[in-house]
Amino acid sequence: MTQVAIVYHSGYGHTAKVAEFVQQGVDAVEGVQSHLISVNDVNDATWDVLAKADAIIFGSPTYMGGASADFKKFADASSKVWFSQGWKNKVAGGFTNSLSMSGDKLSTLQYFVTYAMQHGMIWVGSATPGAQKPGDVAELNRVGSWVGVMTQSDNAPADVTPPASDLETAKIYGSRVAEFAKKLSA
Ligand SMILES: Cc1cc2nc3c(=O)[nH]c(=O)nc-3n(C[C@H](O)[C@H](O)[C@H](O)COP(=O)(O)O)c2cc1C
Repeated sequence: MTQVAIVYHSGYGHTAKVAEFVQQGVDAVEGVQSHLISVNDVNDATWDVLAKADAIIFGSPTYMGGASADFKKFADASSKVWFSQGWKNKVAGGFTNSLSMSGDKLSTLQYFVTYAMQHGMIWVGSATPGAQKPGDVAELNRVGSWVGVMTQSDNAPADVTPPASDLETAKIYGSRVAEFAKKLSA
């Protein structure tokens, strides 16, 4: 069975919610097993899950124009894996959530791409068409991101934001990454 891990950080629950929808998308692909891992729960067992994964999807809120310190701590810890190129040729993807529509989320996704390339991974972007009326909260990919998934949450609890359209965009992306992982691991 193809294995897809989603490893994320979330300080206040919004990115965690997006991660859950990415997982739903992964789970929608037959023959694929998902693993949802918070960077705050990483231990020997989760490093082992990551070692065996066919794909790893990275998620972080955008804090101060980049990935959060907690995510970066995880990334730096993965340098042990880098020494043996343990993630080489795994499929990679990423998502980020923040308060502003832009909020410099692209910096976070571009960091994920660089991070994945350092590990010799194969990056999969989002293929969801951009919103035709970006002001319409119901449209998929309303933030307009193709490098990976960008979602936007208001300054409100995670049970009401980000909106359903962003969560669906994340779910579609989870399926897309899982499909690639499945093809490559066949
Ligand atoms: C330390 C910190 C820095 C932030 N920096 C940004 C930023 O650069 N751009 C932005 O749009 N929002 C920024 N925000 C808002 C968060 O991205 C937003 O609250 C997001 O929902 C947090 O996700 P989380 O609930 O998964 O932690 C920042 C929030 C914090 C706490």
